[in-house]
Amino acid sequence: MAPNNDQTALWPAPTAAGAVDATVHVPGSKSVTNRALVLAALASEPGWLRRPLRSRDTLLMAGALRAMGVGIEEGVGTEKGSGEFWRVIPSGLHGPATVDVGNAGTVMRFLPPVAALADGPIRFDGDPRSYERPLNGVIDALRVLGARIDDDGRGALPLTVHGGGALDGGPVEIDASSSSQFVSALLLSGPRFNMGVEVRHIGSSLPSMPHIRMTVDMLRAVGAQVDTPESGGEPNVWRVTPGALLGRDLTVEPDLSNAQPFLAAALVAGGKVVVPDWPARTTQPGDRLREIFTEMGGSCELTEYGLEFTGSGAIHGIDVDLGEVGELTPGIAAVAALADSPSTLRGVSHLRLHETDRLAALTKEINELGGDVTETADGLHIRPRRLHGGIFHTYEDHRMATAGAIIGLAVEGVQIENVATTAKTLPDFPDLWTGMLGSDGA
Ligand SMILES: O=C(O)C1=C[C@@H](OP(=O)(O)O)[C@@H](O)[C@H](O)C1
Ligand SMILES: C=C(OP(=O)(O)O)C(=O)O
Repeated sequence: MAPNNDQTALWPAPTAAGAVDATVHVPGSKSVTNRALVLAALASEPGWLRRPLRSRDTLLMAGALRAMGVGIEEGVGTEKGSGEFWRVIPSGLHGPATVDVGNAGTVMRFLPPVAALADGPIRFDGDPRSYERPLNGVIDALRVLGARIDDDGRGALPLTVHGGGALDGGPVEIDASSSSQFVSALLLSGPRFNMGVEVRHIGSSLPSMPHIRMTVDMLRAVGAQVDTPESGGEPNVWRVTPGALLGRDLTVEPDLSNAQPFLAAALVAGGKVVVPDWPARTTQPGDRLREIFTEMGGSCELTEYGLEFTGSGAIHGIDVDLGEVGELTPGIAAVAALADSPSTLRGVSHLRLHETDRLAALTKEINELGGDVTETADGLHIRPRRLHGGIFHTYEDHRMATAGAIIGLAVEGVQIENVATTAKTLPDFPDLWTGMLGSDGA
């Protein structure tokens, strides 16, 4: 599936005419949807996903699983508010097949272990950027666990996994300091390996721990037995016992990281944004926004209906380690550029290997609007300055586009290049954004 065609189109980011007052229904979580698809495909009985995210990353995941023989039927619930559902019908996994990963970290990392269980070769390819994103942790580990993989020796895409119908599994050491998705990938397919899997992270730091917790929670919810450091096991070791997985009926939570720009709008413009169905308990990293955006000047109330977030228009700088919640960095940087004091964002050197080098991209784009951002070894220093309009380039990175839109609320004349790149995880972004601001958007 090709990304959008016109990558140079400019979208005039609407400014906020006054305080916002909106309820924004945020579509489902990318991370939950793509884990749920993989687990349902590996189950021993059909399962349901309700309110799945329909975006480039999740459609690529569904397409890849279908190419390997999994049935995924789409429908719309008849009850009011029930929304879309996908019914996943597992089957034997078949090759030969070709998988387009686009630039989806979850697809490029979660599916090679699944492909190792198929009965033939599965070829993986993707966008040019996918060739640069690290995959060595998954490739090397799968080889140790018994898989045959042809790649060009760089530890990256493109590659072919020669599925042998089953995989030995067992213990493996990996360095997952460049992406937590290496750990999640091996755990998700682990119950289907003959000996299960024991993953030991031997690298320096491990980013995005909430996403690993999400993997563990979702595995347990479909009947897998998982031992973790938090459940009394060794530090940095996760163990999954072999066994059949159940087909479940799962309703996908709203994507809290994609709620970020809307909450940020209340911080920047003042006013109130309500996000219905914000879960009371969740492993999503976006839940940390309640604390981070409160420290930056807002206040929030979590009710049974959802999250009500209120801003006064005053924004304060923040000094924060975002290592656990790296995907929130672009949106926090955008808000920080509009604050009344400097910010230091730390613990996110691995963002240089995300959709784009996010530390370089944020520095360049905010500075080109008159800002004062410097890159550090593991993050950003942001000293707010009066910004002016200009083109905000997005590097085919959905979170760069939403970061630019946040700045555009307060700065006249910001034009977002290729806002359609938000389709990676939030295809409705421009409409949701102008809807939040009122029908004419300004
Ligand atoms: O497992 C997941 O769903 C994700 C894990 C994180 O990846 P990294 O650990 O590579 O940052 C996160 O940034 C990404 O958006 C989604
Ligand atoms: C890093 C991200 O995505 P991916 O799943 O492609 O790694 C992200 O969505 O911020």
